[in-house]
Amino acid sequence: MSMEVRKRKDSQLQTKTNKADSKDRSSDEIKPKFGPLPQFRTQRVWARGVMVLGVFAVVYFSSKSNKEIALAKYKDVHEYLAQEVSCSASYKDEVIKFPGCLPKRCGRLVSDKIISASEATALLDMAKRLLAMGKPLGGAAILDLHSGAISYEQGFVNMYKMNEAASVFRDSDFELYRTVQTKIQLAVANYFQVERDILYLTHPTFFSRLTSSPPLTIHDEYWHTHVDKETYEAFHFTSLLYLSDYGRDFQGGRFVFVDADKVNRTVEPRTGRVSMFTSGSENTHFVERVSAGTRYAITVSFTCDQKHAISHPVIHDKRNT
Ligand SMILES: O=C(O)CCC(=O)C(=O)O
Ligand SMILES: [Fe+2]
Repeated sequence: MSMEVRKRKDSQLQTKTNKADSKDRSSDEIKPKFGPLPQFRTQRVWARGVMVLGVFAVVYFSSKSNKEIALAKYKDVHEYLAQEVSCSASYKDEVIKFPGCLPKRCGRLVSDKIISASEATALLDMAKRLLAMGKPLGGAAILDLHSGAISYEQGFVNMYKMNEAASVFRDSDFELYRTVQTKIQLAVANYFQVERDILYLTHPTFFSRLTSSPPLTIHDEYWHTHVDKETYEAFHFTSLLYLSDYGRDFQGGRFVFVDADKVNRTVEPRTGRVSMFTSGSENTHFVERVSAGTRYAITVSFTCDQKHAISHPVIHDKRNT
């Protein structure tokens, strides 16, 4: 090869190598997709500040939400699960107006042994049969055997005035309802140590059926935290009889006591389970929204105020009203 040819080749090789080098260098440089990144000198300080704020936010919000404890789980069968809570001052001020009404204790009692399994099954059958006469728009339907009110479209109608009433009701429904209410009344008198004769059934005492359908009227919003004595003026003692099972027949729908010690204590409904409590602010509570299935229950309420007493419903009276 002549000197001239070698020089040309060398220079060609050099040019190629230079090209390759510049290509490599450009691929090493990271080009930000959206232009140059801002360079804060205080970037680290900012990052730390944001982290500290995040930790504060987590601590703040978790300290605001109550801790949760299961008072009565679905799977456990309780004969007598009691929890005493100090009576609120306003509750005491209210009940002392009625001789013999001040309970020995305030608080709650859950028992799976007051109502028999066959009574609960028969009541559930009755609840399903009678509530089928209603036409609720949202997820909550009620049926009050005392007044005859049943959820119907935007409000309520008197079911005793409905054409199908005579064929739907059975005499045994009223006997069963009375027997069960009397058993609950005795249990309330026993646990709270008040005379049975001064515990009157009061309004509203009703069957309820809850589903996950979206609320359409104010009556559908059963999940708000409340005090029964404030919602229903005449209440002194509240009791609930559950007719279906949490986690099997429905999801959600647990009963929750919101306590002053920042603990939410839950009662999981179970067929035949009775939960009773003093109706003052010592027993502030709510019912969780039902997320699936159907939840049946009966609310049986008592007052010591005779002027708010209601009598046991009797089928023959009701058909004539
Ligand atoms: O159904 C329940 O578990 C409770 C309902 C309730 O809180 C009420 O009727 O005041
Ligand atoms: Fe309530």
